[in-house]
Amino acid sequence: MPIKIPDSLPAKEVLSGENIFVMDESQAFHQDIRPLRIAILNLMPTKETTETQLLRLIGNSPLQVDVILLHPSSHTSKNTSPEHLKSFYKTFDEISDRRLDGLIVTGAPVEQLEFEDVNYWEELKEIFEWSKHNVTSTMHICWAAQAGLYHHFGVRKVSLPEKCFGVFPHTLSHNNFKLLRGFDEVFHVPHSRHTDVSREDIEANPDLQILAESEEAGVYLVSTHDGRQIFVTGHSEYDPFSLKWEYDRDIAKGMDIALPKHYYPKDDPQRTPPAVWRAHANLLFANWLNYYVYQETPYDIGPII
Ligand SMILES: CC(=O)SCCNC(=O)CCNC(=O)[C@H](O)C(C)(C)COP(=O)(O)OP(=O)(O)OC[C@H]1O[C@@H](n2cnc3c(N)ncnc32)[C@H](O)[C@@H]1OP(=O)(O)O
Ligand SMILES: N[C@@H](CCO)C(=O)O
Repeated sequence: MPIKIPDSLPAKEVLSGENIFVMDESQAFHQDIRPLRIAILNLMPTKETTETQLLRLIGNSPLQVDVILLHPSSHTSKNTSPEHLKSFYKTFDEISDRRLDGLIVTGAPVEQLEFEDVNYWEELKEIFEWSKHNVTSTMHICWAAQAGLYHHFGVRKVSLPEKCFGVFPHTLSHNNFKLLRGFDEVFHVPHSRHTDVSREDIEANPDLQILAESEEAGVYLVSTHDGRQIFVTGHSEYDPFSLKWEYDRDIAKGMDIALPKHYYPKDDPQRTPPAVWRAHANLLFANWLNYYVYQETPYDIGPII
């Protein structure tokens, strides 16, 4: 939340120069408060796990948030029961006449397919188009970041010689962007994907800017200049044991998979991996909710869902 201080207090200039959010009294006086309306389009097969991970991060905020869970109607889920979807989820056609303050589109284990071979691709394209005019800010995670960058900006998805798998150090590529407020100069994020986004295509596009990256894992955070579309190529929302679970699963399947990098102490899979990305994950979501959703969204966004 912003700090409200008198315009003439010397600290105001110092803090503003440090990219700290300071609100003047007249702006604060005019702020109306209502619950935010955030939808999560959950494309993960492990829907219940992902719900919990994202809600944990969205919930760590002083703002009241009404959460709407969405699943693609054009895909029949193998791993999530119809009862769960019926009880807790809506589909896009049920909400498309409403507006949202924020939308999160999750990852999906389909990055080795062509976008056009993903069976909900047409529906996702429709949602992406709709989000441009009906959502204040959309955060795209992992495969959704690849899909969103491709759909909106023609950025190519590229195959990696080996899976990008582990917890990698990242640094900031931008000094003065609100999404990065309070970030450490080096922070860690899990990645787990077989493909990457083309840095060349992003750099060639004047509408996009790279905000953070990793020497080993590549581009991590990308945004449009107004922050209405944010692309996150890693999984800051992952639990401490998500990578272990994926690794054990693949070993059990007999796959030739390398250990997740920088994860197990001394690379020993018998030892407990420490979660070193929680603070970053909480700050990323808090900054997104505050600066790109709450501070930007209009007070009146129409009838409740
Ligand atoms: C790059 C990223 O975004 S990473 C994020 C994705 N990571 C994860 O989902 C990790 C957890 N997932 C898993 O471990 C596995 O997908 C499992 C264990 C749940 C299932 O694996 P398998 O049994 O080998 O594959 P299965 O045939 O069930 O398909 C898995 C999923 O792939 C997706 N999928 C596969 N083919 C298609 C397709 N043509 N179109 C759309 N989705 C597809 C679906 O989401 C499907 O699960 P769902 O129907 O429950 O949504
Ligand atoms: N995170 C995924 C890889 C991307 O599909 C997994 O290992 O299940």
